Amino acid sequence: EEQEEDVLRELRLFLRNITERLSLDRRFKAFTKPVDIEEVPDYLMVIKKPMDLSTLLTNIDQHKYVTVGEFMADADFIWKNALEYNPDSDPMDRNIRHRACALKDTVRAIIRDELDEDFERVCEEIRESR
Ligand SMILES: CC(=O)c1csc(NC(=O)C2C[NH2+]C2)n1
Repeated sequence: EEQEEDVLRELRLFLRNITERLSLDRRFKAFTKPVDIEEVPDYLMVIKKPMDLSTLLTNIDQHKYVTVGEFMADADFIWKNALEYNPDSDPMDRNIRHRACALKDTVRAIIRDELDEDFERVCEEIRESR
């Protein structure tokens, strides 16, 4: 009903705000757009579910997420994929793994600091009712 749509509208505003703040952080530049398969042809052989910050924004606008937990599951693919695709000890790999870990910690810190648990519980009730 209307109250539920008000909750989901507020969820989308919260998720867009987080995603836009991450996209502005220079540490996360490598995560802002899908990996260019022409530049990195073997990427899709290694990574089964590519994800990036611009795709998160598109998903938000397409009403894909009804809870913060669903959003976090997709956001986690961004850093998990980077750790998987960049396992070596060479400086490039280590640098992107460092940024991937910073992304993971930053998402969790924002949500711990800014998400009201009661709001997420209301979102989960809406999800279960659908
Ligand atoms: C987004 C992401 O994880 C990514 C983009 S390029 C890259 N890795 C490299 O270009 C090479 C350094 N060792 C492979 N990883």
